[in-house]
Amino acid sequence: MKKIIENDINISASVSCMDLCHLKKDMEEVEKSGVSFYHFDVVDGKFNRCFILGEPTLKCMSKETDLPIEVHLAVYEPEKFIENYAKNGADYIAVHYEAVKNFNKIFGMIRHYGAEPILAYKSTTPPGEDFISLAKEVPWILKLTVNPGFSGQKMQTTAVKHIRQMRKMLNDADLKTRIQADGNVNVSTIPIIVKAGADILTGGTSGLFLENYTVKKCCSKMIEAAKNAM
Ligand SMILES: O=C(CO)[C@@H](O)[C@H](O)COP(=O)(O)O
Repeated sequence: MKKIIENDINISASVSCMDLCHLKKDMEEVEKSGVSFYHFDVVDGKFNRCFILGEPTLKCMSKETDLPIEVHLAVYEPEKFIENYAKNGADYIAVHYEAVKNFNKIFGMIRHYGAEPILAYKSTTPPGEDFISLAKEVPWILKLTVNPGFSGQKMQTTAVKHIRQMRKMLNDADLKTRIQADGNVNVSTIPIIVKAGADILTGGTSGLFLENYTVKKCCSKMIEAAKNAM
């Protein structure tokens, strides 16, 4: 599996926000921009009322890139999806706190198929009592800051509050687990979420893929805004 190169701040690119008619061309731009990995959204139509990306696209992308790919399974019953996504190129597989009953089993399954597990929380879900024990199992927590599956939403203040709580709980437990913020991440919202404790930032339509700007320019602006807030 491909691993991310860890920096103080890492930027990931949300694939669903790329130009899917010219994906290869957009990938070339992403790969010279400073982005550390791809964020690949999979929704089952029940977790939220949409379907976005699937295995054939992942398979094509993984053959064409040296960057790691995080597959975000915004699905119920993730056990039905893990094997296929891992075999088609997922390096990291994020499963939802709201959808997993047995974390040992699901994290074990992800590792068995050669990927690394990530724990995801919806924007409305606070960290529970098991947060620290689960955070020890993963390199980062994926915290949605909008509802899953749709671009162009406004960041939810509750989600920012949860990031702050998570970072405090991690600090109190002396854990360096990272926190990824996903949804409406841009130069205006970055100071707030970085101060709250996020250090992996997923760029989409509002932050990374902006008309009239290169991905490289947007990525540098995101990193600069984050560093100024640290
Ligand atoms: O698709 C989603 C939301 O689930 C994200 O992966 C993107 O990050 C959205 O980016 P913005 O359009 O909110 O900037």
